[in-house]
Amino acid sequence: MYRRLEEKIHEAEFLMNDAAQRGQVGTPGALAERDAQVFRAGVHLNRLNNEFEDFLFGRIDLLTGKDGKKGPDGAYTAVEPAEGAVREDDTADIAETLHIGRIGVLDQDYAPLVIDWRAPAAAPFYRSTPVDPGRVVRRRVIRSKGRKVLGVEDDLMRPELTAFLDGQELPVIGDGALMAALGQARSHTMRDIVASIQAEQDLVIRAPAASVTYVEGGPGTGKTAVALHRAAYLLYQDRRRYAGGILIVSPTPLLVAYTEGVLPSLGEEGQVAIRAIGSLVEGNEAALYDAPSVARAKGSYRMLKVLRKAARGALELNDAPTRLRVVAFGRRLELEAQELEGIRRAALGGTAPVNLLRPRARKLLLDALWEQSGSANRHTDPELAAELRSSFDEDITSEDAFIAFLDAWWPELTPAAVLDAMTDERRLGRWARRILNPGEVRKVARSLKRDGRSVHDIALLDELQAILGAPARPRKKRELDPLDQLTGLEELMPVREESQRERAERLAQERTEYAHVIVDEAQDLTPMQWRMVGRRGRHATWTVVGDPAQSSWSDPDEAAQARDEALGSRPRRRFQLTVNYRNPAEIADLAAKVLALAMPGSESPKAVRSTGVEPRFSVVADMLGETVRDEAARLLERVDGTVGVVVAMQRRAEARRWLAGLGDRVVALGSLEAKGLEYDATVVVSPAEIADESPAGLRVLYVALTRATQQLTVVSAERDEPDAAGVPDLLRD
Ligand SMILES: Nc1ncnc2c1ncn2[C@@H]1O[C@H](COP(=O)(O)OP(=O)(O)OP(=O)(O)O)[C@@H](O)[C@H]1O
Repeated sequence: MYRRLEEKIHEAEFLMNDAAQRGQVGTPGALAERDAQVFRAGVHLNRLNNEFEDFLFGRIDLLTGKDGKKGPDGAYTAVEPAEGAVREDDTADIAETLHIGRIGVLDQDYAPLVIDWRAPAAAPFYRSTPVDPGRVVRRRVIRSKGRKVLGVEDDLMRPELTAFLDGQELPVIGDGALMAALGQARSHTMRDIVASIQAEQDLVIRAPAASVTYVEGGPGTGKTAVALHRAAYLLYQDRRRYAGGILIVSPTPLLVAYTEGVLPSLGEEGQVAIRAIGSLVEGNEAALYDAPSVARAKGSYRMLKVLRKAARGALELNDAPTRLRVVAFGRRLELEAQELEGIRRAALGGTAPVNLLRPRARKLLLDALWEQSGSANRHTDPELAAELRSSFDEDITSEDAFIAFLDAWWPELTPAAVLDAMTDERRLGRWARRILNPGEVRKVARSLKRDGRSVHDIALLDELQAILGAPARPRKKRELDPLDQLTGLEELMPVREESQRERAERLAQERTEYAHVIVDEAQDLTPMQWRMVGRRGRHATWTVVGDPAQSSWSDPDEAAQARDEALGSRPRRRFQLTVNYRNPAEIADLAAKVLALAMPGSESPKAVRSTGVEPRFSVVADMLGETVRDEAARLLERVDGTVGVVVAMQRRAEARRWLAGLGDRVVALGSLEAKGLEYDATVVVSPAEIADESPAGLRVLYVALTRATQQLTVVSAERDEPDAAGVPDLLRD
């Protein structure tokens, strides 16, 4: 396979060189062709080079299939073995061996050498289980680095069989791939799971892209991993439709950074936009978190009404003029405050976007002036009357005073300007009367006054954009260069090749709607955020993954309603993931106690492994910071990978100071920032403080307790009321 890959790389390099030479023949046609060729070859080369590491990871040995037919990828299509494939004495011959890799490779005769993991022929690699083995006898996972095989892990799907390959008995090596993968140390970036996707996960990844695929599962069940692999699968299935058209919405920039590398490792570079919920509006990257009570107000549906009022109210700011004076047909005409107010009200009736109502307001102003001028009755002939009217309008609208008045009286509003207007508490109070209570008004106004936007502000900006509408812009005139008119001279200008990343960014910027939207940690979206995400997928198919038990949003019913509105009446296909691949049983059992308090009656996912290491409980002796630092240092010695220290949001900055100098394997996180992330070991600081911080605090604590793959330490302060063994009240039986 590596020999074949080298040939492919040479081919791609040859194409690049050839194209570069062709470029020296300067006809525009040859140049355009060169650009296209360089682009294609570049993508190909980049991809092959990327894939070289750990390229081939799987192998299945199969019995003869039932129908003996081969599919388009050269593999037998039947899932079930043929009659007689297994002999009476439980022996059988292997009829076919398939190798599975990150992308497909064909040999010189176009026969499959390696099958793409997403191809139908690869499905048995993931779907086969000892309960329902199909044709698979042995599934092998190969771990390699470069060209060196590091290890091989076999799973026998038909352990009762003695199978022969070319007359030799099939050997079995290792304890299975899954356990090997789960035991590995974690780094600050997520790894793909292609080599060990489990059957229930595979069903989701390969679900048809129709309408809405809805996935629920507890912490560590692989929801994020499945969402990412599904994006790669959809691209493989229908590249034309999905290339550049998939959006993954992630709760935090930290989770974006953590997951970003997975798609390239699956052979998909630059085709999927992964965005944090606070970065969905172009030009904004929200870094602030609002206090829970502010977030609750800003995220709720109630805000929609406030914004609608604010968008209309903001027209009257900045000393809007209260009188209009013009001269028409040699007469002075004047509209007073009260009349102007009436005209504004009439223009604003209905729900059309405010910026688009300006022409209507202008028309109403002219009507009023016309009426005042008394010219309406001058002619009985309708044609003459119309002519008179149009010259009257022209007279006025070309007058500087009128133009200046209109700009001040009906300014073009931007979302940011309206949010700024909302920083005035009295004004906001007017717009939010009987919608927000006075306490909320004060806090929201104050929070908007800070420098920088919060995550929740972004959904408000997006909503305002919809309420205001894009103002009609005069089209930018292209500067006319007479030389341009000749044959595409611009093609002769040196063009810098666009990198994959630049291409992805450009596509993302140009796009406001997507063909497929994947929402990760969907339980956390507020109603206002659902509206924002919904606008990006009005004609899309969807994959929604989440876990209600981990929701940090305080009003789940309201959010569910918003979600249903965003997804519309599209039918749902529901899936449930049931196995926890992250936490060992010892940690999962402890977290289950909080789950019972947070959502009585809901079930924890089953942990697949146990480490024998019980969670450790530590009580603050003197200084909280010192204890936490000591515990983090202790864990750093015990694990090879990362350590996460999870604290209440208000302690974030402080916690970073506590850990200064311990190195970059350890990080401090606020409870909300821990969403979706994982570490070899975690220190959870003061469960009571995390739980008390917001109305959804117990669910946030549940998230915090389920981040570790190996070890967990819980640090209790006084308010945790630890018992003699240091176990805090919230975590006792
Ligand atoms: N089939 C698998 N093979 C190997 N590792 C897996 C598999 N499925 C999940 N994992 C690993 O388990 C961990 C948890 O997966 P992931 O983060 O996708 O879970 P999640 O359901 O999104 O969790 P949470 O709800 O807590 O955010 C990851 O390290 C992931 O790589």
